[in-house]
Amino acid sequence: MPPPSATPHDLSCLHLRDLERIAADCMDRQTRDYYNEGADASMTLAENHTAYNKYRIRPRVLRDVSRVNPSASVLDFTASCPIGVAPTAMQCLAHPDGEIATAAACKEAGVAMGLSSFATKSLEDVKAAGGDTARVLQLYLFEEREESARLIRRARKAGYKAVFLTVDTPVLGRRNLEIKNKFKLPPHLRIANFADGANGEGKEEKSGDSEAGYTEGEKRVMPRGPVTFHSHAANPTLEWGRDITWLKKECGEDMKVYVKGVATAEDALLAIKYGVDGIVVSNHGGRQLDGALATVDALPEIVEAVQKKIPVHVDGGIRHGTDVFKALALGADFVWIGRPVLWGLAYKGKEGVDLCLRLISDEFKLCMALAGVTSVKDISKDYLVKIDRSGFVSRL
Ligand SMILES: Cc1cc2nc3c(=O)[nH]c(=O)nc-3n(C[C@H](O)[C@H](O)[C@H](O)COP(=O)(O)O)c2cc1C
Ligand SMILES: CC(C)CC(=O)C(=O)O
Repeated sequence: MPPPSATPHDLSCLHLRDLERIAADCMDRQTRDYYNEGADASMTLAENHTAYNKYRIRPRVLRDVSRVNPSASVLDFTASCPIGVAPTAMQCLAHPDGEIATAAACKEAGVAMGLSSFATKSLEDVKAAGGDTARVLQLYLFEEREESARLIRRARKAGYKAVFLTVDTPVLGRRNLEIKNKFKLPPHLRIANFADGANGEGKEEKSGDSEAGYTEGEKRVMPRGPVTFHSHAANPTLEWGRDITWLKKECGEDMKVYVKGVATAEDALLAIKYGVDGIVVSNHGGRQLDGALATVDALPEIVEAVQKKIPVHVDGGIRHGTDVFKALALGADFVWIGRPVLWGLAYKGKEGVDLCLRLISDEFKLCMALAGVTSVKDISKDYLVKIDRSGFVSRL
C-alpha cells in the first residue's frame, strides 16, 4: 500500500464525503438513488454513520511510530489493511467495467473483495481480475436450492475462499426511491451469474416466472431486465439448522461459511452453535430493517458473546480511517465498505476505486500513527472512550 500522502493526489477529492458529492453528479438518478438510499425513513442508514461519533480515541504518545503496519489477515490472506470491499449488486450501473474494475483495483491495493451474487460481471471474470484478493462470494440462498448449489460449485472451482450468506433479507426492505423511480436494470446489463445460462449449467427463466408467490411490495425491486433473479434474493424460509447445515456441506473444505447480517448476541451464539466460520455484523447498509441498531452499536454485545471463537467483521457507515480504528478497537477483526466503492466506480471506474481505497486506507494508517499504534493486532478498547449526550466520558 502506498504510504499516507502528505499531498493528496486528487485535490478535488480529499475524503470519501468529497467522493460521494462528486460521484452524485456522475450517475443518473435511478442509479444514484438505488445505491445511496436506505429503507423507509433511512434512520438506520443515518445512524450507521453518526453512531461512530459517540466514540473518541485515546491516543498514546512517545511511541516510535516511524513504522506502522496496517496489514491484516482475512480468510487466510494477508490484506494490506483491515478494510475490504463489501459485496454490492449491479456495479455496471456505475461504470461499464463494473465489478471487473473493482476487482482490478482491489488486486492493485491488496484489498479483499466480496462479490455480490447479483453482480453484472461473471464470478469467473471477477476472480481473474482480482486474483487472490477476490476471496468472497456473497450468496442469497434461493428457495430453488439447485440454483444456489450451481453458484457454489462455480465459486469453488474458480477459487473463492468463502461464501457470505446474507441473512438479513428474509424479505426485501422497502426502498421508496426505487419504487418512485420504477427501478429496473437497463436492457444492456445482465445479472451475469444467472442470465442467459451464463453459469454454464443454468436454465433460463422467463421474465415474471420467478415472481410467483411474491407480494407486489416484494416484486417491485425486481429489475425488469429480460432475465433476472432479483426477487430470489429474499427467501423467507431460511432457518439455522437445515439451511446452514446444507450450505456447509455444499461448501465443503474449500470454502468457509460466514453469515452476513447478524445484529444480536443471540444470533451470534447460534452461528457458533451451527458451525459457521465467521460473522459479519451488518444491517445491509440500512437498506433492510429501518430502525435497526447501528452496526457499531450492535458490535460490542456480539464481540462479548463470541469470545473470539470465530472472526467478527462489521460493515455499515464506515467512511473514515478513524471509523475503521474505532470498529477494531471495539473488537471487530475486519471491516467492509460498500457505497464508497460504488462512488469511486461512478467517478472514474478503476481509477476511482483506486482513489477510494487509497483515501480510507491512508486515513487509517495515519490514525494508527497518531494514536500511537504500530500493528493492527494492538488496537484495543484501551484506545477508546465513549461520550454520552451530556458530554460525559467513560472508559470502555
Ligand atoms: C447498492 C447496494 C447493493 C448491495 N447489494 C448487496 C448484495 O447484493 N448482497 C449483500 O449481501 N449486500 C448488499 N449490499 C450491502 C453491502 O454488502 C453492505 O452491507 C453495505 O453496503 C455496508 O454499508 P455501507 O454502504 O454504508 O458501507 C448492498 C449495498 C448497496 C449500497
Ligand atoms: C439484488 C438486491 C437484493 C441487492 C441488494 O442486496 C441490495 O440492493 O441491497
